[in-house]
Amino acid sequence: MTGQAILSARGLSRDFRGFRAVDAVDLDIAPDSVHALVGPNGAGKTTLFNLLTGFLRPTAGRIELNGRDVTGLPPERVARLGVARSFQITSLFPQLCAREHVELALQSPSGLGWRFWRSAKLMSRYADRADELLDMVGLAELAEAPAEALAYGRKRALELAIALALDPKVLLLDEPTAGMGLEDVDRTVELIGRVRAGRTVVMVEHNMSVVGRLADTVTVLQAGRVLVEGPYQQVRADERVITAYLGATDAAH
Ligand SMILES: Nc1ncnc2c1ncn2[C@@H]1O[C@H](COP(=O)(O)OP(=O)(O)OP(=O)(O)O)[C@@H](O)[C@H]1O
Repeated sequence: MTGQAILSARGLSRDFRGFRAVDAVDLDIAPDSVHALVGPNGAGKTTLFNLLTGFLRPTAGRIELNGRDVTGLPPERVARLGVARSFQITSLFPQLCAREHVELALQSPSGLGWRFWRSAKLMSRYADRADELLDMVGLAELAEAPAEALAYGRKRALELAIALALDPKVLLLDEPTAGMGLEDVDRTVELIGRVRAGRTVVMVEHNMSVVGRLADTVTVLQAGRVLVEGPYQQVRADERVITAYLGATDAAH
């Protein structure tokens, strides 16, 4: 199985002062799939995400990217190998416009850690690609808008454009629709449906409708362990999942 996976984990664990937040997780992410990580609050989803992207070092276990051991590599190395995660809004610069954010991401070899400001001439090299990416995420009209003027959903779209600037093979999205109204949720689902072409998407997502519409495979975590894994329809009908997470009402539909 590991041979077929683009990203895989074996026995992955992470302790926080004796508390095991991620507990011997085995995971295989199939290439070109959308793979959702779900589970109740505190299940270990974010910790697992941080482990897979190098933001946290595992206490035990192994992570492979395309069969290569990447366990313990720092985030910028993992990013350079083709694994990018969407940035959180807090990392946007309020006064820089949308295009400048994407230009900065394009000129940074890892996409992480903003480098010093390059000359305007050099940056303009990236303007065309930046505009393409902004167009892809529906921000073409807002390229000149300062980040602080963007509505919440548009900020999240900008984060996605920044992550896409790396042209990652594996794109990790942390709750891409969190805090969004219905219209933005629909827009984001449509957007993820488009950007998944030619790449693998791993997402932590609480909204089961979003998971159902996008995910090929769903892994349910509970108390740091994999509870169930499979296609959405199968997972949502699983008694263990209903008990742990979905709730009887949702399962009845
Ligand atoms: N830096 C940390 N120090 C101590 N405990 C932590 C740390 N990070 C996470 N934890 C604990 O590990 C467990 C898993 O947390 P994690 O954030 O990974 O869960 P989650 O599934 O992402 O939850 P949520 O859906 O609420 O975001 C929780 O009990 C949390 O309190």
